[in-house]
This record gives sequence, structure tokens and C-alpha cells, in this order.
Amino acid sequence: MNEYPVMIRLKKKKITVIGGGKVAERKINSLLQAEGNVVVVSPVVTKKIQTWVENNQLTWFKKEFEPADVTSSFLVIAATNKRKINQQVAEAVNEFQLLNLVDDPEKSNFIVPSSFQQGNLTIAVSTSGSSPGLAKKIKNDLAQQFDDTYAEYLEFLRACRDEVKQRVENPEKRRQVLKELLRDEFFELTRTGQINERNKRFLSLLDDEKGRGNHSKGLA
Ligand SMILES: C[C@@]1(CC(=O)O)c2cc3[nH]c(cc4nc(cc5[nH]c(cc(n2)[C@H]1CCC(=O)O)[C@@](C)(CC(=O)O)[C@@H]5CCC(=O)O)C(CC(=O)O)=C4CCC(=O)O)c(CCC(=O)O)c3CC(=O)O
Ligand SMILES: NC(=O)C1=CN([C@@H]2O[C@H](COP(=O)(O)OP(=O)(O)OC[C@H]3O[C@@H](n4cnc5c(N)ncnc54)[C@H](O)[C@@H]3O)[C@@H](O)[C@H]2O)C=CC1
Repeated sequence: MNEYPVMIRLKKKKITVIGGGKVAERKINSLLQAEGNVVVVSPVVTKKIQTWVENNQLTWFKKEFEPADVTSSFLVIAATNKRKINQQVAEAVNEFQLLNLVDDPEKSNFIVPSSFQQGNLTIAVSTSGSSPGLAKKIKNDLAQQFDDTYAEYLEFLRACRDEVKQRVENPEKRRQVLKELLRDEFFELTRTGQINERNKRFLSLLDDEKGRGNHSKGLA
């Protein structure tokens, strides 16, 4: 069976993590990056989780798991070191809730890939649980390759995309201009800091398309 990869928007969504150990800490770290409203249920938590509590970045219920803890959660992670407790969490959720058991991929309806972000670029690697360690290794290799030039390049591409949407009506021409921006030349001009030259070349692409001398406000 293949999983279906998605990018979930968690902003302000209630997320409940049962357990507050090393694995819970790792999952919470990325949930906070996504601005989820994180609630932790655990008698004990790591130092780092305590720091997040002190900084009001999450809510901690210092207690053992009870089924009522997960009734109103959008997403639930069972991350205790006790298999039996994690199974009880699985029994407490309904079929419409997102559920991850850190020790039982089969009973989870989602698993977490190894991922990193470089600006608006997200690279996520999954092995469907075959080897989380390999997923991490591949992610680390890719992180070397996709340096911060990509974040800057993506900002440029985003601005161009907005401009093209406004100014080029013909869908085929739109696609053509957007495709031209993926040429190595535009990446290299970004990498070497030749921003004026890069933006000028973009505008000339637009002018070519329109056949007249338009000038952009955003990227001129
Ligand atoms: C199925 C899945 C469910 C889930 O957690 O979503 C799952 C399950 C399990 N992991 C286990 C072990 C380890 N997990 C890691 C690391 C990560 N594990 C992550 C995800 C996933 N782990 C999901 C599948 C992802 C996929 O394959 O696509 C990452 C990618 C994401 C994250 O957790 O944020 C994160 C890397 C983060 C990063 O990039 O830094 C390491 C390495 C390390 O810690 O350095 C080890 C030790 C080495 C090893 O065992 O390989 C065990 C055995 C526990 C035991 O021994 O009892 C189970 C349980 C089982 O297999 O049944
Ligand atoms: N999916 C993954 O990426 C990985 C999963 N694992 C699995 O994750 C499990 C947890 O690992 P760690 O975080 O290292 O363990 P840990 O021992 O550091 O933390 C366990 C946490 O569970 C809490 N807990 C125990 N009983 C509880 C209860 N009744 N209600 C609420 N919280 C309770 C403890 O207070 C503690 O905070 C391991 O047993 C292992 O099977 C391990 C490595 C990676």
C-alpha cells in the first residue's frame, strides 16, 4: 500500500500528544513550526518541552492519559513508551481524526516523513517505515544540496508568478514564461547576487510575451 503525501496546514488546530519523552519532543518541535495548538498529556516531560511550556508555546497536562483527552483533537500522536497506553489512545479516537502511534505504523492513519524547510521549499522523505534512519540520511544529503539560494530563488519565482498571473492572460503563454524561469540561468543569477540583471531578464520575457514595452512595478 502506498501512502498519500500531503502538506497539512495545522495553524491553530488542536493537536494532542500523549507522552513527553524524546520522540514526543521531536514530533512537537515540527508541530510548533507549523503553528499547531499543541497540548501534551504526560506525567513527565523533557527539559525542552518544559521550556516550551514556560514560554507559553504549548499546554501541558501533567497526568496520565485518559480517553477524554483526545475527543476534540484534530490530530493525535501517541508517543508513550508503553505499547498498551498507545493502543488505548488508538481506541479513543474516531475514524475522522488523524492518528499516529510512534510504535505501531499499521494502526496509524499517517506517518511522519523526515523533512526540512528552506524558505518555501519543503523536502520530505519517507520509506513507509522501512527505515526511518535511511529517510533521515537521505534528507540530510538533500539538505546539503538545497541551500539558502533556493529560498531566495523561490521568493523570486513567487513574485514572478504573481506578476505573470496578472499580466499574461493566455494560459499557454503563462506556462511558457513560468517554464523559462526554471532555466539554470535564473538560478545562477540568484546565486551570484545579480538581482537587477535577473529581474531585467524576467521583464523582457514578459515584454516578449506581450509584444509591447510593459514595465513591472514589483520587480523593476
Ligand atoms: C513509521 C514511523 C512512524 C512515525 O513516527 O511517524 C516511525 C516508526 C519508528 N521509528 C523507529 C526508530 C527510529 N526513528 C528514527 C527517526 C525518525 N523517525 C521518523 C518517522 C517514523 N518513524 C515513521 C516512518 C518514517 C518513514 O520511514 O518514512 C522520522 C523520519 C520523522 C520524525 O519522527 O519526526 C525521524 C527522523 C527525523 C529526522 O530527520 O531527524 C530513528 C533515527 C534517529 O532517531 O536518529 C530511529 C532509530 C533507528 C531505526 O530504528 O531506524 C521505530 C523503532 C523504535 C524501537 O526501536 O522500538 C519505530 C516503530 C516501528 O518501526 O514500528
Ligand atoms: N516513531 C519514532 O520515530 C520512534 C519511535 N520510538 C518508540 O517511541 C517510544 C517512546 O520513546 P521515547 O520518547 O524515547 O521514550 P521516553 O521514555 O523518553 O518517553 C516516554 C514518555 O511517555 C510518558 N508516559 C508514560 N506513561 C504514560 C501515560 N500513561 N500517559 C501519558 N504519558 C505517559 C512518560 O512520562 C514519558 O514522557 C518507544 O517506546 C519506541 O517504541 C522510538 C524511536 C523513534
